[in-house]
Amino acid sequence: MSDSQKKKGAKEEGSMLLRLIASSITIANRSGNIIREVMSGGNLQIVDKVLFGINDLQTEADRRVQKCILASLHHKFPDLTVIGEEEDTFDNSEWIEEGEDDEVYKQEKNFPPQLLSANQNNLCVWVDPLDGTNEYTKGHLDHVTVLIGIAVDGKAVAGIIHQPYYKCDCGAGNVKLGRTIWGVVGLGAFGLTRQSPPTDCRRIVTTRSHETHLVRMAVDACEASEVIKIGGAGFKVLYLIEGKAHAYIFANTGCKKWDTCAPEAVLRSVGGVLTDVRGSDIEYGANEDPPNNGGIVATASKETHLWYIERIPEAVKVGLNV
Ligand SMILES: Nc1ncnc2c1ncn2[C@@H]1O[C@H](COP(=O)(O)O)[C@@H](OP(=O)(O)O)[C@H]1O
Ligand SMILES: [Mg+2]
Ligand SMILES: [Mg+2]
Ligand SMILES: [Mg+2]
Repeated sequence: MSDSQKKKGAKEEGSMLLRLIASSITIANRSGNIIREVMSGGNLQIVDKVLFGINDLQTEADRRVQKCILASLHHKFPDLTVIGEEEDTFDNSEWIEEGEDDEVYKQEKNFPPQLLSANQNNLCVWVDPLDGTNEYTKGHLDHVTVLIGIAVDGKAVAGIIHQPYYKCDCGAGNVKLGRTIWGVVGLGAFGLTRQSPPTDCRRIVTTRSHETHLVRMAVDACEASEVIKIGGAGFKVLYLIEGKAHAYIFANTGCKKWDTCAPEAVLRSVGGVLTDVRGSDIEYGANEDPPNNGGIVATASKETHLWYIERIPEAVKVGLNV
């Protein structure tokens, strides 16, 4: 047996969660290539999913990336529950990505032991192939992320967030497009640096394309010195972790579990919190319904989260039925 075959065999016998994260990072990177290819091809083939809500668009990039992620995960983990935003199709062998990111295995000894023993019976993966579709169609490309969220026993514990249009400075005037962030609760986050927000202001980040009366009421009650309207749950959570905003407030139905599973896991891995507007945890088990009808309140620090929950008016909480 060759060295590479031995290495592959050892990985296949090892922790399913490690293999899943290592595979998902590589799949998310390939997804970023697909998103850039579709955009540069110039034909997004936009479909309005009018049945599900306002500004609920789907492009050829959403569809292709969903195929890539689901086919790749199904190929390696045939018994795993994977729930994606777009249609489910597994007959997409041309989209299978087989690679794994070795950096994940280097962290094995630091992983919480109870997560290393997770298997297909208690794991569930929530996939948003393209978060911020509305913004993608309007040229706000930096808002776009690919989200692969991993839940164990219904809790968001690991997340991969890929930003296809993030500009990485490679030195000597060279810029590389795209970065991938991953995090595991109890281990930490990789691919970005956590920064504290300024202490002399209160910046709230919220929806750009799904604003309603209840969203405005909730944001107003939090006495923001600045309201930042950007697309996607993934992009907004990165604003929190990188200290560009203090809280993410979304008091509306419309978000789904694939929007928040990866962002919540990455946020919790750095000590943050993401809940509904009542402060209740969002459940990500395989039998949960996709919609999150209770809205979102998220902060990068546990200490400030309750302050925002207490400020959301009761009328908003009742309006959302939580
Ligand atoms: N009313 C609504 N109808 C449909 N989708 C909604 C919605 N409100 C929020 N979402 C979805 O939640 C995600 C974050 O929304 P927002 O950018 O408004 O904060 C987006 O994910 P997608 O772009 O993956 O569909 C968006 O479509
Ligand atoms: Mg969508
Ligand atoms: Mg989304
Ligand atoms: Mg999406």
